[in-house]
Amino acid sequence: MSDVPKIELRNVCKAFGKKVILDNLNLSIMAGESLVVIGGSGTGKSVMLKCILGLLKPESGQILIDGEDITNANTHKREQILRKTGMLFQYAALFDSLTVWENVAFGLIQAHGMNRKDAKDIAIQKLALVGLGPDLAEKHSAELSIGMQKRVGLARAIAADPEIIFFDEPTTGLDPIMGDVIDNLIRDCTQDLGATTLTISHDMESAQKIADRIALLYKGSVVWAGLASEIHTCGDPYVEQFVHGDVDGPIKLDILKP
Ligand SMILES: Nc1ncnc2c1ncn2[C@@H]1O[C@H](COP(=O)(O)OP(=O)(O)OP(=O)(O)O)[C@@H](O)[C@H]1O
Repeated sequence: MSDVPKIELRNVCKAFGKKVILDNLNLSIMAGESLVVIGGSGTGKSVMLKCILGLLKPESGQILIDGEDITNANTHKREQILRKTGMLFQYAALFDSLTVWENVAFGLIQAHGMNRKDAKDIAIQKLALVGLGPDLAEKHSAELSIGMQKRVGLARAIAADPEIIFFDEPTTGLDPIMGDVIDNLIRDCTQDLGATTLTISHDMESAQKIADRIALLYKGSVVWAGLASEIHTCGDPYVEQFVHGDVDGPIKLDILKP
């Protein structure tokens, strides 16, 4: 197995004006690994993901995919990289005007240039993997429950058999049972593909189900990273505070006292 990380962030810094959001962030994810980045609101999780996706540009540091520095990649290079990736957005982000299968097949047709018939066949296979039958394929996404929309979003994320999948808060807005169903689907689908996954989440239970490793982000840096199985025994004060949701501890909330 290659020892080059699939995704690597080296000393990534990102600020908006004087406000530093990512502060020398270092993170590595090996091929086939599932890493979940947890952390409180405003700690920079989404900004980190946007930097990796090329939607934001870091002031300094490097972002590497398969050992290749993509920090300053041009549009053509970025499109090439994005073709290797899939993404499940926080609220599934389906197109209301398209049918379920067209949503799943969107990237296959638009980014991979596949014809509609082949793309539809693949979309129906991927829908089956997330437990949705072909009868649903012709419905519009607005007709589906939130849990079903998440499944469709997952089918879309895996449609092109990506090497890397990003999950943004995959269980937010779901009840605990549907959250569990989605966590299991994420684990099974990504393991079957052998994909490398990066998930951002607040949800500790979900993180433990889908992660091989967990990294805790605080003020734009990783303050702890380790195996998901170690999270309750590591004794790290940041982790303990986050896991137990304590107000007291090294993590300070940025709220003004009345
Ligand atoms: N485009 C932007 N311009 C200015 N500030 C921004 C911008 N995007 C994010 N921020 C700020 O960066 C900080 C980190 O935001 P980010 O969305 O990464 O947090 P997060 O960890 O994902 O939080 P949450 O879990 O609540 O989504 C916040 O203070 C946010 O206001």
